Amino acid sequence: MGSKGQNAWKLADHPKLPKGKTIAMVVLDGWGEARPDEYNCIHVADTPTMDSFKTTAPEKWRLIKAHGSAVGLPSEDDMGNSEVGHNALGAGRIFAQGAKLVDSALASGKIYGGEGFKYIKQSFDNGTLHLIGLLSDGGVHSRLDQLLLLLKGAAEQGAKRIRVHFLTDGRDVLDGSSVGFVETLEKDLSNLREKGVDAQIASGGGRMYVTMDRYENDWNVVKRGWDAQVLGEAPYKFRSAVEAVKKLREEPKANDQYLPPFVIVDESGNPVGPVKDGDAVVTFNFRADRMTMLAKALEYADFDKFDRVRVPKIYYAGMLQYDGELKLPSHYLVSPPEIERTSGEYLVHNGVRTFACSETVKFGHVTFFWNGNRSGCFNEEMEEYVEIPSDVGITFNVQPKMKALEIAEKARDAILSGKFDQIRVNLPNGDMVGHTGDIEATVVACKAADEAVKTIIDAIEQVGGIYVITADHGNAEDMVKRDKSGAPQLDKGGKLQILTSHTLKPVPIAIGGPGLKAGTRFRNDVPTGGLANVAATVMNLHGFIAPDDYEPTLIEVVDN
Ligand SMILES: O=C(O)[C@H](O)COP(=O)(O)O
Ligand SMILES: [Mn+2]
Ligand SMILES: [Mn+2]
Repeated sequence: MGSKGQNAWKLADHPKLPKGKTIAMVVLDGWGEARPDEYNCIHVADTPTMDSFKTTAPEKWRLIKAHGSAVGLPSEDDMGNSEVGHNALGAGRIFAQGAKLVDSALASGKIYGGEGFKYIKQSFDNGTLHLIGLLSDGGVHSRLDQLLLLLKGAAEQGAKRIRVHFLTDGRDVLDGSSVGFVETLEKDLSNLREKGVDAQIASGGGRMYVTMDRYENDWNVVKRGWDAQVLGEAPYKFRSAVEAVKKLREEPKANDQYLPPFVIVDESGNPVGPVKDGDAVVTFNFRADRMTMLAKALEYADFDKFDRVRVPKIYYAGMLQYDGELKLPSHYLVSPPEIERTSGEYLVHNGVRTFACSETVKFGHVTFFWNGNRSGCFNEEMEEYVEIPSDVGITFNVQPKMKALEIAEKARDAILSGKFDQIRVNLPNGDMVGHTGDIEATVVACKAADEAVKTIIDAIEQVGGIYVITADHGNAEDMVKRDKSGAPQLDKGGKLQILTSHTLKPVPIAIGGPGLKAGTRFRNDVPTGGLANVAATVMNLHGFIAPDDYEPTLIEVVDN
């Protein structure tokens, strides 16, 4: 529990809305609203339940913003993502997020005066500085321009030997764009070499196959990265990283997300950058979920998830601290946003019993991100968090229904049990299958998510409850890159450019159910409402008024 006294947590009663209603809070991951054409998988799919919200009760359906400044990102060109989306949904306020905090720490130079940088600097005289992270301008987990500034800054601060271990993207950016990013990085590293810094790329691999697993779905992914980055061992060896990426895209014909791990070797065939005693390591992603596992491997003395073989004594810092509860990692270059007093914490203090569920790949979204990047429950007696194991070792276009049905059934059982006031789930399909770029599979995914929503609202119907259905950002509603006029873009070879990433689109929110008091509807005086307005809305539906500093509620109750 937080350190505030019990009274400070007490929420005022809502003057019109009753307490004690069972509320289903459903987040469809990657479900935005866009033009209805053949590349809009939600439109193409059979989604009668989601469609009915929009068409049958327009005063209980609206769109809300899910990208850019509405979720604390640096610019309106920044698409939304799960971290910032669920942070905003759960916290009810907009916090300057990692991307923005790192931008300002780099711009002001404050990053170099911080505790984290001073810590890694101890390696500069005799050791190597290793930078590990996602190489793209996607702005979801990391940004290339930030890496380049950090490289330059570290050299100015005295780093003499630098090794970069990159993960290729193709998920938050177009597939194939990795080659250009590696070329840009190589140019900057060669500038540093001209200035006398021994700076090189040391290893690489595709983010979904190497290093960037999340929520402990598959430790093999992290192990592959460890072997290449720390031990200097990988199935593929190259003299140049550009060559590595180009060749591996041809044979074994991997895409950017799934490139196999490789190491860069010198003329004698030795890896140029294994991690050794006395070196420093910085994981330069600002986003937590896909760095936490590696952070544990790098930091924990006691570690049994895979055989690390050799555990060098290093100075390790994260770009941010990734987990505030675990204090992981203990050293970091930039302080993370302090997302405190989240709606989940308020609600348990006010007697709301909560059930949260998703499958592994999104489990932390409705728990960890929802609760302000904090592991675990606030109160184990009042909360139950259930994780359904995700399939491992497949791309989700192969199983586009994922665990939607299982999640819906767990939610249904929790609703019918009468043990919970809030049942919160994330349905991953639109997002996880959307990221594969497989349009046909994404259509199947959207249908499965819609069916899951139906199961949940049927249960709400039975108990006289309320549902709130929304999404964290767009993805499945637009699967092609478009030009300014909105027309699909073709690549040089005349092929459609598939969009695997999220979008800038708004997302729907629908409220309803037999427990919704008559006269409850969306206000029309918050036209710019976004994800951060949802927490106050849900607090109202639980019978409370949100704290003053929360973004305003989206609903009002009019007397009939
Ligand atoms: O990590 C990922 O899978 C993508 O980069 C972003 O997707 P998410 O924000 O929906 O998790
Ligand atoms: Mn998401
Ligand atoms: Mn996503």
